[in-house]
Amino acid sequence: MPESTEGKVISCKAAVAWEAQKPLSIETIEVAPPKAHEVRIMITHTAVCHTDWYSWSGKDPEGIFPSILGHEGAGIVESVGEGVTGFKPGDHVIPLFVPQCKECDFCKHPKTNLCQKIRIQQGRGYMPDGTSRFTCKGKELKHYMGTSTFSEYTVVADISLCKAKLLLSQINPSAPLNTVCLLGCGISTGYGATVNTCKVEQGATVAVWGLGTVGLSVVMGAKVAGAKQIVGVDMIDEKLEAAKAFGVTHTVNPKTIDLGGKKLQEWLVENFNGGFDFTFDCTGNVGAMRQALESAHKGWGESCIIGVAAAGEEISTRPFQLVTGRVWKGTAFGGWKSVDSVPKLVDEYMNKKIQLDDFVTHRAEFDQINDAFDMIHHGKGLRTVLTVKDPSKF
Ligand SMILES: NC(=O)C1=CN([C@@H]2O[C@H](COP(=O)(O)OP(=O)(O)OC[C@H]3O[C@@H](n4cnc5c(N)ncnc54)[C@H](O)[C@@H]3O)[C@@H](O)[C@H]2O)C=CC1
Ligand SMILES: N[C@@H](CCC(=O)N[C@@H](CSC=O)C(=O)NCC(=O)O)C(=O)O
Ligand SMILES: [Zn+2]
Ligand SMILES: [Zn+2]
Repeated sequence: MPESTEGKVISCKAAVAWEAQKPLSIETIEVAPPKAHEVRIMITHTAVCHTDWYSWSGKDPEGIFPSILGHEGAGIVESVGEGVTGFKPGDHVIPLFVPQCKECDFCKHPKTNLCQKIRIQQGRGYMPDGTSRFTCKGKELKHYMGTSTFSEYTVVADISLCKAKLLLSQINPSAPLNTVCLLGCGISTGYGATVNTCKVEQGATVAVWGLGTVGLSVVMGAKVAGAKQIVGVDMIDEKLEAAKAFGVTHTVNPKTIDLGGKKLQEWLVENFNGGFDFTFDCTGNVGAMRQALESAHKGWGESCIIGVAAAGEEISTRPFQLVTGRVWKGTAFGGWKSVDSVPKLVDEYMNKKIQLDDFVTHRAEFDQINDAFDMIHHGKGLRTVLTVKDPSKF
């Protein structure tokens, strides 16, 4: 039985982002005990989302350095701060970059999941009280997205956490942390965009720009909803090929297809019956966002922006596109009210309504994190799940 660490500073390994575009460095850091309404977690697994790469690239106004990135993780509660009632040491949990306090105007509003209770301090890289729990070599490290999963131990607000266990079954209460970590971001986001944000209907036509994890989760959601046609758009042929197994019915590579001198959106509208009921941008490229909007069907088509564009980028279209009935919208974390919803998504995975396993194209050890960053940047595979701290080893 390991000695209790409750109330003590923990020294552990973390992948520190010292500055933008500099490879992450595995360092020994100190993690202070959780304060009131905070939870300290041993992270067992984390994946790398494109947004981690984006913040690391220096193009994110909220990318602060030095910091500990990571927001698609899962782990086991090590200790809890004063006033925490919902969690206890040993609980299997998923950190949530969108919290749910259940008290703020946003939490009470049925049309949004964007809890604002701790948003300002989260964006500054701090815990809700405006301080950090991380230090390294005498320097303060910033938190990231309220989660910082690229560390063997992290501290999160108790409203930024949910249990990773089945709600309904008594037989197998524990879901595999090395897979449900993915529900911390990409898959929940893409799936939720179809279920919550756009409410894709049976028989709908759908087109998706960007066939990474987020885009393929949109495809998965569109398929679950009973969409009759799902067109996948990506510049990488391997992505287009792999997308067929997720339910894409047609593929388009804008780089190689003969558009006959037309813009991609004009070509799609002409060749796909006037355009689509729903289109989704999962690229972060503002040109693709415009193509997606202008490929939505005149009169009723809805286009949803999911991708995160770099600071300074702006979207544009002719207002006439909206005057003539297209709707432009966006989604954060797929519209899920996080604490209430993510455990239900764990259930949907365990009950095989949604799948996570095929999104894990690579597994690796924590110290290979820079390779995982290279892979997401170069469009290789989908998610790399890193084992951060293996609970079977102690
Ligand atoms: N709104 C939200 O809550 C969330 C947003 N995101 C954002 O969603 C986007 C996708 O994330 P991931 O799936 O993790 O990334 P990813 O890198 O795995 O996938 C992006 C895909 O887009 C393709 N692509 C890039 N430019 C393109 C273009 N002009 N046309 C067609 N395809 C293009 C790439 O080849 C790649 O296959 C990122 O911008 C990420 O920051 C991610 C998670 C949550
Ligand atoms: N900080 C960035 C914006 C980053 C962003 O758009 N984040 C998404 C989630 S992306 C996850 O992988 C989001 O949900 N944002 C909501 C929020 O409140 O941050 C910038 O300023 O450009
Ligand atoms: Zn709230
Ligand atoms: Zn993400």
